[in-house]
Amino acid sequence: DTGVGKSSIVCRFVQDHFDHNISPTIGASFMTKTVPCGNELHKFLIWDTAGQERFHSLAPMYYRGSAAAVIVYDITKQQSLSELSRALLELRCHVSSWLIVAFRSSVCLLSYFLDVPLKDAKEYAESIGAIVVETSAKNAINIEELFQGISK
Ligand SMILES: Nc1nc2c(ncn2[C@@H]2O[C@H](COP(=O)(O)OP(=O)(O)OP(=O)(O)O)[C@@H](O)[C@H]2O)c(=O)[nH]1
Repeated sequence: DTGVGKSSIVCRFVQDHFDHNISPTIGASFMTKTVPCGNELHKFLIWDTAGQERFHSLAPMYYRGSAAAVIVYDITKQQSLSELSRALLELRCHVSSWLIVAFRSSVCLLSYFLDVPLKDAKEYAESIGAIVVETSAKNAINIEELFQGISK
């Protein structure tokens, strides 16, 4: 959904920066970052899609060919947790079958506040073979861990 903090997570990861006045994404934005993982270097090519309703039809263009999907929700809004099922269905409709396998093992559900019990999110994630990482882009909490999780 819009305003749940997708761009802020990418910005913290790639530039180690947080902007309180960050603008909503128009269409999509693209960033890269290379990180060490064991003896290897992993290069992330990250498409940050726009959450606003008017851009929803564009998102599938960016799912294609992806090795992992990160679904972000705001844990102060129970509704945004329910939105996850819709997001997952949409991803499954637009990815090829090999991608669904990668997606199922590597999708991460993120949150940065505390009103939707993390327990609910974790149970839901487990039921779809996903992992949950609770993050704060503002305070730089668990952002590196999230991307390390994807690398692994
Ligand atoms: N307190 C706090 N605010 C955050 C955090 N992450 C993002 N925000 C704020 O939430 C608002 C929306 O953040 P964005 O990163 O633009 O959200 P988005 O999901 O990319 O939104 P769209 O581009 O419209 O899809 C901004 O005002 C951010 O400053 C966080 O970890 N903590």
